[in-house]
Amino acid sequence: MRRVCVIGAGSSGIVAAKTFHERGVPFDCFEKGSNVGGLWRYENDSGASVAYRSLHINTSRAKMQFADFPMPRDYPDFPHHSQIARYFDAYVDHFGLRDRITFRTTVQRVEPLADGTFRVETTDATGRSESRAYTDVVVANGHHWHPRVPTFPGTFAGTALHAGRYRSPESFAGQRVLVLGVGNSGCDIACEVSRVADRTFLAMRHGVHLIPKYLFGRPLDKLVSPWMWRHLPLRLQQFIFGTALRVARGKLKRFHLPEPRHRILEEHPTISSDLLNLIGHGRVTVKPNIQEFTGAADGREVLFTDGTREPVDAIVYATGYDIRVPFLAPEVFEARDNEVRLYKLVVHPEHRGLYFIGLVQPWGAIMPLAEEQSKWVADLVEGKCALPTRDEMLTGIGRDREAMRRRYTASSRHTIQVDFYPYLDGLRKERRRGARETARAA
Ligand SMILES: NC(=O)C1=CN([C@@H]2O[C@H](COP(=O)(O)OP(=O)(O)OC[C@H]3O[C@@H](n4cnc5c(N)ncnc54)[C@H](OP(=O)(O)O)[C@@H]3O)[C@@H](O)[C@H]2O)C=CC1
Ligand SMILES: CCCCCC(C)=O
Repeated sequence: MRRVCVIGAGSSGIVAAKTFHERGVPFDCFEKGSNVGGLWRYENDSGASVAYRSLHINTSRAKMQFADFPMPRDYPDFPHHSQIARYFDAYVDHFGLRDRITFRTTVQRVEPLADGTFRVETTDATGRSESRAYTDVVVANGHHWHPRVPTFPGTFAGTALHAGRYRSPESFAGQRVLVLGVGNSGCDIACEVSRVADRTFLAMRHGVHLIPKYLFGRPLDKLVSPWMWRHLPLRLQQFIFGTALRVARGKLKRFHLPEPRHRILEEHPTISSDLLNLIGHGRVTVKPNIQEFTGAADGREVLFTDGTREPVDAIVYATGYDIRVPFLAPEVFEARDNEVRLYKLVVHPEHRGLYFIGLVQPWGAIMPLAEEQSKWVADLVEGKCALPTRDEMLTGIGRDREAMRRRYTASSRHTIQVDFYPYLDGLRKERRRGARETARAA
């Protein structure tokens, strides 16, 4: 008899739990915090939310919702985090999942045993520990919570925080603020802070193809058709998208932004409709990377790689997140430099029964991908679908990693990158292949 442990009740954990629930597969779901929604629950008492007060998702409503539970029609194209958390609340209530989730319970350790099962140790809110046995474990603990903070020579005497701790701009009013990193957090935070700060600097170690939320009046992810993603050769996609962007937005150097050294679609998208305006208004000043903290200006001077210097009161490191699974021993799973070795970014090739949901970063939203991953994992747990051999999985992992390396710029933010539709299709194909193999063997 199989019994599954789902770890986490964020957007990925709840869709995994829902899939087991509707299939009648026995499972427990443990959530550290007192509610569902993970990152999308502002100030989540799990400590795992890095959402800032003004956060709106940058993938559109239609593309992020679960297939069998549409978002309310009165939601805007790009919902606020509070609306997204409400949607996840409604989802668990609609599918009768709330009672199936054990809240305020932290998974401390998952240990694979010699007989192929797993021992899972938990601690509840009263500090009481328990140990249970499971045939399968589904890890859905999120990958945007452990800050990645770079170091530079010298010491900075001002305020320094990672973007994951940033909530709102008030405390930066009248200050000189430096935001480092030109991902989505860096752009959002620099824009927001610049409205109250004395000066705002946005520093980056390379240029990005800054993409507006709307192109030609349509949310970007609704403009690019699934057919194009699936069937057009990459170079043609790059030509069409790059041309559309140049026409709609103009050249980046016009805004003192460095032109990227890579082609469009070769990086995780940085989406902002505000940044160019705020540079144009003189509210945000673009800088290259930090070189060192010189110690001048009462320990607040920053020397940049182009030789310019600025005294700043605060630095926000919007430098991304490390993938961490603290309840697995490093010999079971470790993401050094964010590299993961999972078949289709889901299945652990060495430990049968150990799965990861939502450990992907798409051009597009994670939720529908987590939904399809959950269906595949449920098929595997139910014995409806066979996996390739260990060696075949390792070969597949190597092949996918190599394709990702060729496609995306070298960065620890591009280790779990997928293209939404091709990845979705790949999961479906794998489910069909595994089901055929199971049927043949029966
Ligand atoms: N509105 C929304 O929906 C939002 C979504 N997000 C999502 O959350 C995830 C995390 O985004 P984010 O927090 O922006 O992190 P990212 O990892 O996406 O971006 C980090 C940025 O910091 C730079 N960086 C990292 N290390 C250094 C360093 N040592 N020196 C200089 N620069 C450095 C990276 O450059 P390099 O590329 O060279 O590594 C990159 O520009 C993404 O999936 C993003 O799309 C985030 C915010 C808002
Ligand atoms: C602040 C980080 C928000 C991350 C939102 C995603 C994962 O799309």
